[in-house]
Amino acid sequence: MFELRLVCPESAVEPISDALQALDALSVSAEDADADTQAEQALFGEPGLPPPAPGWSRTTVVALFTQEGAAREAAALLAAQDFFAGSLVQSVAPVPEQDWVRLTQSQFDPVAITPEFWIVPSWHEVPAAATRVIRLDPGLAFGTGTHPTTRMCLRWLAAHPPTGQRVLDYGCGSGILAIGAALHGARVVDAVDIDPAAVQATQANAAANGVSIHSGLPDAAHGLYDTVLANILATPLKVLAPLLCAHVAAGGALVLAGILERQTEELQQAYRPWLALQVADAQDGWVLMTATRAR
Ligand SMILES: C[S@@+](CC[C@H](N)C(=O)[O-])C[C@H]1O[C@@H](n2cnc3c(N)ncnc32)[C@H](O)[C@@H]1O
Repeated sequence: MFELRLVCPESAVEPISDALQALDALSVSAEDADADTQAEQALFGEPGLPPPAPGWSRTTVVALFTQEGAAREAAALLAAQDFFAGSLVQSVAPVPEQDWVRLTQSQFDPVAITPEFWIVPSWHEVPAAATRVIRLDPGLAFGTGTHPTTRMCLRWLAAHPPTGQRVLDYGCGSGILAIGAALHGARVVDAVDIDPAAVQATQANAAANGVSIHSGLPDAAHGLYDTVLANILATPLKVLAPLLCAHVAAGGALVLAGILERQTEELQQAYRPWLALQVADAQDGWVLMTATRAR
């Protein structure tokens, strides 16, 4: 594993991060370069990098690559871009495998959804209070339970256990919601995603949790479901409105996440021809919206 480290003005973080992802970085993270005195001292006087002007904060961007050549190529390509002006590549260096594993693991602690319902990475002991546990390790697919949108969906499932139900997880990522539904007694769980890697991750994670889930590409969703969960983003959720609503059985529930507070009304409007969405939960600027189909 190789780490490309650069420092840039805050305004360049987004285009640089987007470019690094397009250049196949495994991960991209950003931190305030001037929050750390050592970093400040190390950078001071470095050629090519002006000292920060008042009110102009610098950011350290760190990208991980599997190959050194890819990291160096990304550095060279970035340096040729207009948006890279005022930025500086600091280093391309190997990351010791041990440290990388520890670093990744240290970022994923057990997450409590309710006092009894937890998400616990495989390298952690299960907390004594946990009686219902999803074992999940960070992988390529989204959904480790650390994001508020995922947590709100799981909280909703714990409060409305789908015992004996047919459940659809639309946009399953790691399969975390599908597994949560199965652990809360769902009879049938279908989990679909446009990303084949997510479909595979869901299969593997379901097996690791000892639950049965049918995962596939979106056309694997068929018929009516008592609960339809979709944690995607507002724009695809609006496009998917007729399709998702068509899958909700009489008396069934639609549960949507990935919606920012300010997008509440546009979602209500998009779903109004079929179902009346209401805000059911909110966390860190995100909302959970739900609707029930009349019997
Ligand atoms: C934010 S992740 C949610 C993952 C997981 N369900 C959770 O709650 O943590 C959204 C997932 O939806 C998938 N997705 C995005 N657009 C989609 C679409 N039009 N149809 C199906 N899946 C989609 C993405 O590939 C991604 O895995």
